[in-house]
Amino acid sequence: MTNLTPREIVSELDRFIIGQADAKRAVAVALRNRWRRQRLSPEMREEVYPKNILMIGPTGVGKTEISRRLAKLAKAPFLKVEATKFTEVGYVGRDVEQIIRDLVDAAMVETRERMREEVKTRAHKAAEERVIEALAGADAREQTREMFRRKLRDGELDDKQIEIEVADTAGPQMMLGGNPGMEMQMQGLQDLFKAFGGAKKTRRKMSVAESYEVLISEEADKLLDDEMVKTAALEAVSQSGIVFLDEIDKVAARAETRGADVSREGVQRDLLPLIEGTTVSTKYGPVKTDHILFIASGAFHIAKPSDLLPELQGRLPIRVELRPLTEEDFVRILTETDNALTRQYTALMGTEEVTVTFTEDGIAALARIAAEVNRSVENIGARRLYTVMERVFEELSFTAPDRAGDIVTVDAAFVEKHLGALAQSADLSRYVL
Ligand SMILES: Nc1ncnc2c1ncn2[C@@H]1O[C@H](COP(=O)(O)OP(=O)(O)OP(=O)(O)O)[C@@H](O)[C@H]1O
Repeated sequence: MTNLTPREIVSELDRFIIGQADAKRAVAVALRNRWRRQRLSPEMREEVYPKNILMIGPTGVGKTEISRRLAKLAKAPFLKVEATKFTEVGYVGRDVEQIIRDLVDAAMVETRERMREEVKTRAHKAAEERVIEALAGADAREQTREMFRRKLRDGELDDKQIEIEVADTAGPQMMLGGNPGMEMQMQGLQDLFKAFGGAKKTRRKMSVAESYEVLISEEADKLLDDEMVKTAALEAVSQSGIVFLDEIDKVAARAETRGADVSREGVQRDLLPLIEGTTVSTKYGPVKTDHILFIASGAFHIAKPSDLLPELQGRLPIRVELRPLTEEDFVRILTETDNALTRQYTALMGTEEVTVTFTEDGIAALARIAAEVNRSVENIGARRLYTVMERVFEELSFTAPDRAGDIVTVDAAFVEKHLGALAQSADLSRYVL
C-alpha cells in the first residue's frame, strides 16, 4: 500500500496524463482513503466502504489511463472490463462474477511475479547448478564444475546447446471454456496430481542462455510457497483491487425505452451485488468484494447518469467529468509526458542509429492535424496521436536500417510532406488516420 498523499499521487499522475485535474484528484483521494482505512481499528475498518467513482467523458481522454496508472502506483490488482460485454448473447447473470475471478487471476500472476523477484537470487544459484550439471555431467569433478562455472559467468557458453529436464507446462492444465465449477475441479485434480506424482517432466534442448530463463523461473517457483502466493493475492484483491467498468452508459436504460432494454437493466442488477459487496468464489478461494474500488466510466452522450438504476447511482457517489482534449493538450501530450510518443519514436529510431529530433513547429503541426482529423472524421481523443505519428513515421520506420548515422528533423515541412494531403481529405483520413 502506498503512503503517498493525494497531492503526491496527483503529481505522479501528472507525469503521464495531461489535464483532467478533477479526475486525478478524485482517484487520489480514493487511494488515500484506503491508506486511512488501514489505520483504523478493525471494527471501524470493516465499516468503511470505498467511495466508487463515475468518470464521465468522451473516448480517449484519459479515463482508463488515470485508473491504470493509479493501480500501478498503488501496486493494486487492476482489471478493465466493458459493461456491454455482459449484454452479449450467451451471457447469463452470474457471469459478472467472472470479473472478480479475472481480477484474482491477474493478481496471482502479479503476486507470483513479485514474490519470484524476491527469491530470484536464490533461484539463480540453483539454476546455475542445473546448467553446470547439464554441461559437465552429473558426476563431474568439482574442478571441472568450477571451470564451467567460470565460463558460464563470463557468458562464453551462452550459445551452447544443452538438454535439460524441465516441468512439462503442457500438463493437465486446461482451459474449460470459462466454466468456473469445472475449473475448480481441475485445480483440485492438479493439486492431487502434484501431491502424488509431482509435476510431469520433459527433456528439452535449448541454448544455455535460453535455459537460464526457464530454469530460474522453475527454481523460483519451487522456492515459492503456493499457499503464500495465494493468500497474498487474495488479500491484495479484496483490500486494494480496482475494477474499471467501461461503457457503463451503454447499459443505462432510459425510461421511455425500457421494454427493449431489459437485458441492459439486467446487467446493472447483476453488477450491483459486486459493487455493494458480496462474496465471490474463485478457484483460489472466496473473495469479498466490499472493499474493491469500482471506477465506472462512460461518455454519457445519450443516456445520463440519472438513467442508471438508483441503487447503482448511489454506489457511484463520486462524479467527475473529463473534458475533451484540445490542440494545446496534444502539444503537451507529445512533449511533456514521461512516455511521450516523441520520446518513444526517438528512442526506437535510436536503436537503428538514426537520430530523430522534433522542432516546435513540427510538434505544433502534429497536434494541429490530429485535432483537425478528430474534428472532421471522429473524435477519438489522444488515440488520434498514435495514428498520426505512425503515418508520419511510416517511411522512416521502414528505411531506418539503411540510414544509420542519419539525422532526421521532424519539423512542419516533414509533417506536411508525409501527412499534408491526407489530412486535408476527410475521405482519405477516414481510412488511414
Ligand atoms: N489527458 C491525457 N494525457 C496524456 N495521454 C492521454 C490523455 N488522454 C488519453 N491519453 C492517451 O490516449 C490513449 C487512450 O486513453 P484512455 O485509454 O485513457 O481513453 P479513455 O478515456 O479511457 O477512453 P475509452 O472510454 O474509450 O476507453 C492512452 O494511450 C492514453 O495514454
